[in-house]
Amino acid sequence: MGSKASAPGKAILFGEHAVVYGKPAIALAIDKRATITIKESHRDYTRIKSDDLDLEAILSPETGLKLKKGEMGILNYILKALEFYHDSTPINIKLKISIPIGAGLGSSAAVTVATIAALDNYHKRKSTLPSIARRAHRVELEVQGAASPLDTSISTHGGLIYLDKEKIEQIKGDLKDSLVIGYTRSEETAKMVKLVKERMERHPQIMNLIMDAIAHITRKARKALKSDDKECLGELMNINQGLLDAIGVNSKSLSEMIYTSREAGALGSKITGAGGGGSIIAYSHPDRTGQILESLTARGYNAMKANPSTRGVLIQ
Ligand SMILES: Nc1ncnc2c1ncn2[C@@H]1O[C@H](COP(=O)(O)OP(=O)(O)OP(=O)(O)O)[C@@H](O)[C@H]1O
Ligand SMILES: C[C@@](O)(CCO)CC(=O)[O-]
Ligand SMILES: [Mg+2]
Repeated sequence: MGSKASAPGKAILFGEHAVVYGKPAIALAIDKRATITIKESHRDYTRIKSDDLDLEAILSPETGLKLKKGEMGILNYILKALEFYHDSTPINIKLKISIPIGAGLGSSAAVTVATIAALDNYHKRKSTLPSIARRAHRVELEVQGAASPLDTSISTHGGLIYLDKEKIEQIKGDLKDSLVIGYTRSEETAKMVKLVKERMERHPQIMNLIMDAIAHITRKARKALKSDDKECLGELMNINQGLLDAIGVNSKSLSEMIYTSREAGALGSKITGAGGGGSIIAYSHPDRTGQILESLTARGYNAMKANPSTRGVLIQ
Protein backbone atom coordinates (compact mmCIF):
# COMPACT_ATOMS: atom_id res chain seq x y z
CA MET A 1 0.00 0.00 0.00
CA GLY A 2 1.22 3.52 -0.70
CA SER A 3 0.39 7.08 0.16
CA LYS A 4 0.48 10.43 -1.62
CA ALA A 5 0.08 13.99 -0.38
CA SER A 6 0.70 17.43 -1.83
CA ALA A 7 0.95 20.95 -0.42
CA PRO A 8 1.11 24.42 -2.03
CA GLY A 9 3.88 26.96 -2.07
CA LYS A 10 3.13 30.43 -0.72
CA ALA A 11 3.62 34.12 -1.21
CA ILE A 12 3.62 36.58 1.65
CA LEU A 13 1.67 39.78 0.94
CA PHE A 14 2.53 41.53 4.22
CA GLY A 15 4.50 40.92 7.39
CA GLU A 16 7.44 38.72 6.51
CA HIS A 17 10.17 38.99 9.18
CA ALA A 18 7.83 41.04 11.40
CA VAL A 19 5.90 37.79 11.96
CA VAL A 20 9.04 36.33 13.59
CA TYR A 21 8.63 39.10 16.22
CA GLY A 22 4.98 38.27 16.92
CA LYS A 23 3.43 40.73 14.47
CA PRO A 24 0.58 39.72 12.11
CA ALA A 25 1.10 38.65 8.50
CA ILE A 26 -0.99 38.01 5.39
CA ALA A 27 -0.01 35.18 3.07
CA LEU A 28 -1.60 33.21 0.27
CA ALA A 29 -1.13 29.70 -1.05
CA ILE A 30 -0.14 29.69 -4.71
CA ASP A 31 -0.94 27.21 -7.47
CA LYS A 32 2.50 25.55 -7.39
CA ARG A 33 2.83 22.41 -5.31
CA ALA A 34 5.13 19.83 -3.73
CA THR A 35 3.97 16.21 -3.95
CA ILE A 36 5.32 13.37 -1.80
CA THR A 37 4.61 9.76 -2.75
CA ILE A 38 5.46 6.94 -0.34
CA LYS A 39 5.64 3.28 -1.33
CA GLU A 40 6.77 0.28 0.68
CA SER A 41 10.39 -0.78 0.16
CA HIS A 42 11.53 -4.34 -0.49
CA ARG A 43 15.03 -3.46 0.63
CA ASP A 44 16.49 -2.86 4.08
CA TYR A 45 16.82 0.88 3.58
CA THR A 46 14.71 3.96 2.81
CA ARG A 47 15.29 5.71 -0.49
CA ILE A 48 14.44 9.39 -1.09
CA LYS A 49 14.36 10.55 -4.70
CA SER A 50 13.41 13.65 -6.68
CA ASP A 51 13.91 13.88 -10.44
CA ASP A 52 12.94 17.58 -10.32
CA LEU A 53 15.85 18.27 -7.97
CA ASP A 54 18.17 15.59 -9.38
CA LEU A 55 18.30 14.30 -5.81
CA GLU A 56 18.77 10.75 -4.48
CA ALA A 57 19.65 9.56 -1.00
CA ILE A 58 19.64 6.29 0.90
CA LEU A 59 18.88 6.09 4.63
CA SER A 60 19.78 2.80 6.31
CA PRO A 61 19.60 1.90 10.05
CA GLU A 62 23.08 0.33 9.73
CA THR A 63 25.02 2.84 7.61
CA GLY A 64 23.00 6.04 8.15
CA LEU A 65 22.49 8.57 5.32
CA LYS A 66 24.21 8.34 1.94
CA LEU A 67 23.61 11.28 -0.46
CA LYS A 68 23.99 9.73 -3.91
CA LYS A 69 23.31 12.91 -5.90
CA GLY A 70 21.96 16.46 -5.40
CA GLU A 71 22.25 18.69 -2.34
CA MET A 72 21.13 18.30 1.26
CA GLY A 73 18.96 21.45 1.52
CA ILE A 74 15.40 20.33 1.03
CA LEU A 75 16.39 16.78 2.04
CA ASN A 76 17.00 18.04 5.59
CA TYR A 77 13.28 18.80 5.94
CA ILE A 78 12.20 15.34 4.77
CA LEU A 79 14.75 13.66 7.07
CA LYS A 80 13.61 15.72 10.07
CA ALA A 81 9.95 14.86 9.38
CA LEU A 82 10.95 11.16 9.17
CA GLU A 83 12.90 11.48 12.44
CA PHE A 84 9.78 12.70 14.26
CA TYR A 85 8.10 9.40 13.27
CA HIS A 86 10.56 7.16 15.13
CA ASP A 87 9.63 4.48 12.62
CA SER A 88 12.54 3.12 10.62
CA THR A 89 10.44 0.76 8.45
CA PRO A 90 12.14 1.05 5.04
CA ILE A 91 10.04 3.05 2.53
CA ASN A 92 10.52 4.68 -0.88
CA ILE A 93 9.84 8.43 -0.87
CA LYS A 94 9.47 10.38 -4.12
CA LEU A 95 9.28 14.20 -4.34
CA LYS A 96 7.83 16.07 -7.29
CA ILE A 97 7.90 19.86 -7.01
CA SER A 98 6.78 22.74 -9.23
CA ILE A 99 7.62 25.42 -6.63
CA PRO A 100 10.88 27.25 -7.40
CA ILE A 101 13.23 26.15 -4.63
CA GLY A 102 14.95 28.62 -2.34
CA ALA A 103 13.15 31.52 -4.01
CA GLY A 104 11.07 32.69 -1.08
CA LEU A 105 7.98 30.78 -2.25
CA GLY A 106 7.78 28.35 0.63
CA SER A 107 9.29 25.24 -0.96
CA SER A 108 10.68 24.04 2.37
CA ALA A 109 7.32 24.42 4.11
CA ALA A 110 5.40 22.73 1.27
CA VAL A 111 7.79 19.76 1.21
CA THR A 112 7.57 19.45 5.00
CA VAL A 113 3.76 19.61 5.11
CA ALA A 114 3.39 17.12 2.24
CA THR A 115 5.87 14.71 3.86
CA ILE A 116 4.09 14.76 7.22
CA ALA A 117 0.66 14.30 5.61
CA ALA A 118 1.91 11.44 3.42
CA LEU A 119 3.54 9.72 6.42
CA ASP A 120 0.36 10.10 8.50
CA ASN A 121 -1.60 8.52 5.69
CA TYR A 122 0.96 5.77 5.13
CA HIS A 123 0.98 4.86 8.82
CA LYS A 124 -2.82 5.21 8.97
CA ARG A 125 -2.44 7.91 11.62
CA LYS A 126 -5.47 10.17 11.99
CA SER A 127 -4.30 13.75 11.64
CA THR A 128 -5.92 17.17 11.62
CA LEU A 129 -4.82 20.28 9.75
CA PRO A 130 -3.71 22.04 12.98
CA SER A 131 -1.68 18.96 13.96
CA ILE A 132 0.03 18.81 10.55
CA ALA A 133 0.76 22.56 10.65
CA ARG A 134 2.15 22.33 14.21
CA ARG A 135 4.47 19.41 13.44
CA ALA A 136 5.60 21.00 10.17
CA HIS A 137 6.43 24.21 12.02
CA ARG A 138 8.52 22.19 14.49
CA VAL A 139 10.43 20.66 11.57
CA GLU A 140 11.17 24.10 10.07
CA LEU A 141 12.23 25.36 13.51
CA GLU A 142 14.62 22.42 14.02
CA VAL A 143 16.10 22.62 10.53
CA GLN A 144 16.36 26.43 10.31
CA GLY A 145 16.85 27.32 13.97
CA ALA A 146 14.16 29.99 13.63
CA ALA A 147 10.82 30.04 11.84
CA SER A 148 7.40 31.53 12.43
CA PRO A 149 4.35 29.27 11.84
CA LEU A 150 3.43 31.37 8.78
CA ASP A 151 4.88 29.31 5.91
CA THR A 152 3.76 25.95 7.26
CA SER A 153 0.30 27.31 8.21
CA ILE A 154 -0.44 28.66 4.74
CA SER A 155 0.89 25.51 3.11
CA THR A 156 -1.37 23.39 5.33
CA HIS A 157 -4.55 25.48 5.23
CA GLY A 158 -4.31 27.04 1.77
CA GLY A 159 -6.30 30.11 0.72
CA LEU A 160 -5.53 33.65 1.89
CA ILE A 161 -4.78 33.89 5.60
CA TYR A 162 -4.30 36.59 8.20
CA LEU A 163 -2.03 35.13 10.90
CA ASP A 164 -1.88 36.91 14.22
CA LYS A 165 0.39 35.01 16.60
CA GLU A 166 -1.17 31.51 16.57
CA LYS A 167 -4.63 32.68 15.34
CA ILE A 168 -5.38 31.95 11.69
CA GLU A 169 -8.21 33.70 9.85
CA GLN A 170 -9.12 32.91 6.27
CA ILE A 171 -9.83 36.30 4.72
CA LYS A 172 -11.76 37.38 1.65
CA GLY A 173 -9.78 39.15 -1.02
CA ASP A 174 -9.98 39.31 -4.78
CA LEU A 175 -6.41 38.56 -5.95
CA LYS A 176 -7.36 36.42 -8.95
CA ASP A 177 -5.29 37.21 -12.05
CA SER A 178 -3.72 40.13 -10.18
CA LEU A 179 -0.38 38.73 -9.04
CA VAL A 180 2.95 38.29 -10.79
CA ILE A 181 5.94 36.80 -8.99
CA GLY A 182 9.47 37.56 -10.11
CA TYR A 183 12.06 35.24 -8.65
CA THR A 184 15.75 34.57 -8.38
CA ARG A 185 17.62 32.25 -6.05
CA SER A 186 17.36 33.60 -2.50
CA GLU A 187 19.68 33.39 0.46
CA GLU A 188 18.54 30.66 2.83
CA THR A 189 15.69 31.80 5.02
CA ALA A 190 17.64 30.98 8.17
CA LYS A 191 20.47 33.31 7.10
CA MET A 192 18.12 36.24 6.45
CA VAL A 193 16.25 35.73 9.74
CA LYS A 194 19.63 35.76 11.54
CA LEU A 195 20.71 38.94 9.74
CA VAL A 196 17.55 40.75 10.90
CA LYS A 197 18.04 39.44 14.44
CA GLU A 198 21.57 40.87 14.53
CA ARG A 199 20.33 44.29 13.33
CA MET A 200 17.56 44.08 15.97
CA GLU A 201 20.23 43.51 18.63
CA ARG A 202 22.24 46.54 17.41
CA HIS A 203 19.26 48.92 17.13
CA PRO A 204 16.37 47.52 19.20
CA GLN A 205 14.36 50.75 19.59
CA ILE A 206 14.50 51.59 15.86
CA MET A 207 13.86 48.02 14.69
CA ASN A 208 10.91 47.59 17.07
CA LEU A 209 9.35 50.79 15.73
CA ILE A 210 9.77 49.40 12.20
CA MET A 211 8.19 46.05 13.16
CA ASP A 212 5.29 47.94 14.80
CA ALA A 213 4.85 50.01 11.62
CA ILE A 214 4.74 46.82 9.53
CA ALA A 215 2.09 45.47 11.91
CA HIS A 216 -0.06 48.60 11.36
CA ILE A 217 0.36 48.17 7.59
CA THR A 218 -0.74 44.52 7.78
CA ARG A 219 -3.82 45.32 9.86
CA LYS A 220 -4.79 48.11 7.43
CA ALA A 221 -4.15 45.79 4.46
CA ARG A 222 -6.57 43.25 5.92
CA LYS A 223 -9.30 45.93 5.75
CA ALA A 224 -8.24 47.01 2.22
CA LEU A 225 -8.50 43.38 1.04
CA LYS A 226 -11.96 43.01 2.54
CA SER A 227 -13.17 46.26 0.96
CA ASP A 228 -11.32 45.51 -2.32
CA ASP A 229 -9.54 48.88 -2.13
CA LYS A 230 -6.88 48.03 -4.73
CA GLU A 231 -5.05 51.37 -4.71
CA CYS A 232 -4.73 51.34 -0.92
CA LEU A 233 -3.54 47.71 -0.96
CA GLY A 234 -0.89 48.54 -3.56
CA GLU A 235 0.34 51.58 -1.67
CA LEU A 236 0.58 49.58 1.57
CA MET A 237 2.71 46.98 -0.24
CA ASN A 238 5.08 49.74 -1.38
CA ILE A 239 5.33 51.16 2.15
CA ASN A 240 6.00 47.65 3.50
CA GLN A 241 8.77 47.30 0.90
CA GLY A 242 10.48 50.45 2.14
CA LEU A 243 10.53 48.98 5.65
CA LEU A 244 11.91 45.64 4.43
CA ASP A 245 14.74 47.64 2.87
CA ALA A 246 15.25 49.33 6.23
CA ILE A 247 15.61 46.02 8.11
CA GLY A 248 18.25 44.90 5.61
CA VAL A 249 16.65 42.21 3.45
CA ASN A 250 16.49 44.02 0.12
CA SER A 251 19.01 43.51 -2.70
CA LYS A 252 19.87 45.08 -6.05
CA SER A 253 18.13 42.38 -8.05
CA LEU A 254 14.99 42.60 -5.90
CA SER A 255 14.92 46.40 -6.28
CA GLU A 256 15.32 46.09 -10.05
CA MET A 257 12.40 43.64 -10.23
CA ILE A 258 10.29 45.86 -7.96
CA TYR A 259 10.84 49.04 -9.98
CA THR A 260 10.46 47.18 -13.27
CA SER A 261 7.06 45.87 -12.16
CA ARG A 262 5.93 49.27 -10.84
CA GLU A 263 6.92 50.96 -14.12
CA ALA A 264 4.92 48.27 -15.95
CA GLY A 265 1.80 49.14 -13.99
CA ALA A 266 1.92 47.37 -10.63
CA LEU A 267 -0.16 49.12 -7.97
CA GLY A 268 2.16 47.58 -5.39
CA SER A 269 5.33 45.54 -5.52
CA LYS A 270 7.50 44.20 -2.71
CA ILE A 271 9.76 41.42 -1.53
CA THR A 272 7.89 38.23 -0.66
CA GLY A 273 9.55 35.74 1.70
CA ALA A 274 12.93 36.04 3.35
CA GLY A 275 14.51 38.42 0.84
CA GLY A 276 18.24 38.77 0.24
CA GLY A 277 17.51 37.67 -3.32
CA GLY A 278 14.49 35.44 -3.90
CA SER A 279 11.14 36.76 -4.95
CA ILE A 280 9.05 39.85 -5.37
CA ILE A 281 5.29 39.96 -5.66
CA ALA A 282 3.63 42.54 -7.92
CA TYR A 283 -0.05 43.33 -7.50
CA SER A 284 -1.99 45.03 -10.28
CA HIS A 285 -5.31 45.31 -12.06
CA PRO A 286 -5.72 42.07 -14.08
CA ASP A 287 -5.18 43.90 -17.38
CA ARG A 288 -1.58 44.86 -16.39
CA THR A 289 -0.23 41.44 -15.34
CA GLY A 290 0.77 40.53 -18.92
CA GLN A 291 2.84 43.71 -19.25
CA ILE A 292 4.49 43.15 -15.86
CA LEU A 293 5.34 39.55 -16.75
CA GLU A 294 6.80 40.67 -20.09
CA SER A 295 8.87 43.47 -18.51
CA LEU A 296 10.41 41.16 -15.92
CA THR A 297 11.26 38.40 -18.39
CA ALA A 298 12.63 40.97 -20.87
CA ARG A 299 15.17 41.90 -18.18
CA GLY A 300 16.17 38.27 -17.76
CA TYR A 301 14.25 37.56 -14.55
CA ASN A 302 12.17 34.43 -13.96
CA ALA A 303 8.55 35.45 -13.59
CA MET A 304 5.20 33.74 -13.36
CA LYS A 305 1.59 34.65 -12.79
CA ALA A 306 0.37 33.34 -9.46
CA ASN A 307 -3.17 32.69 -8.42
CA PRO A 308 -4.41 32.06 -4.90
CA SER A 309 -4.95 28.36 -4.28
CA THR A 310 -7.78 27.59 -1.94
CA ARG A 311 -6.36 24.07 -1.65
CA GLY A 312 -3.92 23.52 1.18
CA VAL A 313 -2.51 20.12 1.97
CA LEU A 314 -4.21 17.30 0.04
CA ILE A 315 -3.98 13.60 0.79
CA GLN A 316 -4.63 11.88 -2.51
N1 LIG B 1 18.39 22.12 -6.05
C1 LIG B 1 18.20 21.94 -4.74
N2 LIG B 1 18.12 20.69 -4.22
C2 LIG B 1 17.90 20.50 -2.91
N3 LIG B 1 17.77 21.51 -2.02
C3 LIG B 1 17.87 22.77 -2.50
C4 LIG B 1 18.08 23.05 -3.87
N4 LIG B 1 18.12 24.40 -4.03
C5 LIG B 1 17.94 24.94 -2.80
N5 LIG B 1 17.81 23.96 -1.90
C6 LIG B 1 17.58 24.08 -0.45
O1 LIG B 1 16.16 24.11 -0.27
C7 LIG B 1 15.90 24.81 0.91
C8 LIG B 1 14.91 25.91 0.57
O2 LIG B 1 14.48 26.43 1.77
P1 LIG B 1 14.38 28.03 1.97
O3 LIG B 1 13.52 28.19 3.18
O4 LIG B 1 15.70 28.66 1.90
O5 LIG B 1 13.59 28.50 0.69
P2 LIG B 1 12.04 28.51 0.48
O6 LIG B 1 11.40 27.68 1.54
O7 LIG B 1 11.78 28.11 -0.93
O8 LIG B 1 11.71 30.03 0.67
P3 LIG B 1 11.05 30.78 1.93
O9 LIG B 1 11.31 29.89 3.13
O10 LIG B 1 11.79 32.08 2.03
O11 LIG B 1 9.63 30.89 1.58
C9 LIG B 1 17.22 25.39 1.42
O12 LIG B 1 17.72 24.56 2.44
C10 LIG B 1 18.12 25.32 0.19
O13 LIG B 1 19.49 25.12 0.56
C1 LIG C 1 11.14 35.62 6.66
C2 LIG C 1 9.98 34.84 7.19
O1 LIG C 1 9.08 35.70 7.89
C3 LIG C 1 9.17 34.21 6.09
C4 LIG C 1 9.97 33.33 5.18
O2 LIG C 1 9.16 32.80 4.15
C5 LIG C 1 10.53 33.78 8.16
C6 LIG C 1 9.44 33.10 8.97
O3 LIG C 1 8.33 33.65 9.08
O4 LIG C 1 9.74 32.01 9.48
MG1 LIG D 1 11.41 28.00 3.56
